[in-house]
Amino acid sequence: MDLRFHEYPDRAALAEALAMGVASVLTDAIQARGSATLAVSGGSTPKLFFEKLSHAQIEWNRVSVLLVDERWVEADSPRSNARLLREHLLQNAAKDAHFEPLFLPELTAPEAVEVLSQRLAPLVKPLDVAVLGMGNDGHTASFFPQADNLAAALAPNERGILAAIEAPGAGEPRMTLTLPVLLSAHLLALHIEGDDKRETLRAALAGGPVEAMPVRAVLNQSERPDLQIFWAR
Ligand SMILES: O=C1O[C@H](COP(=O)(O)O)[C@@H](O)[C@H](O)[C@H]1O
Repeated sequence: MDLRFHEYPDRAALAEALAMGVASVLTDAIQARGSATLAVSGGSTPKLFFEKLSHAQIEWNRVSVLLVDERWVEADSPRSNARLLREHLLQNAAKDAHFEPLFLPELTAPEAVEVLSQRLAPLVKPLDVAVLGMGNDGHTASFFPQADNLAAALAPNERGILAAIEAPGAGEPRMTLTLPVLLSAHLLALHIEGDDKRETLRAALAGGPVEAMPVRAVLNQSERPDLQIFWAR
């Protein structure tokens, strides 16, 4: 498997390199099509990357920003991935980007799948960039071990854009882009930091059921041997 592993001396160097790579793909997409779509993860890892990317001198008013996944919490909750984006990415030059949230306060996650899918349909397939994260339980996006709806979210021929997810380790209900949408990205990156995440990656690559470590659904794709892994201690 030709996974491309990029190791950096520190997290700032990683953030800079990833931001430059993402900005370059977005610029190419804007030149080719007049617009670009970027899907990014939440959690704690991407803050520095977001801050670097927010200063990139690109035509942000032509960029749609999506979340790879969202926690079903109010937009001002400290658990909200949208809040993380608003505070760390949609600032500086990137404040002109168009953000399409994955949360509707008046609906439950399963109720919102249809309406959010309609909103996202013009923006995905293909994505220009998808930056994934990974938890030490082996989840990526909101593909969690023991998730109720995992099979539908991962189904290779599933035409759905979104899946509502509940899982014991997820904390709250979730909304996630499906695997086929993520695999459509021109640049598909996995951003992980720390020795613990590297160990989790090793365990995932060593083989075993996807249900136990759903990140394997991304790592084991013969379709995407060009997955770029960004790591720093
Ligand atoms: O819950 C989530 O966790 C993962 C990993 O987050 P991190 O805090 O370990 O960086 C993240 O990729 C995902 O988007 C998020 O919803």
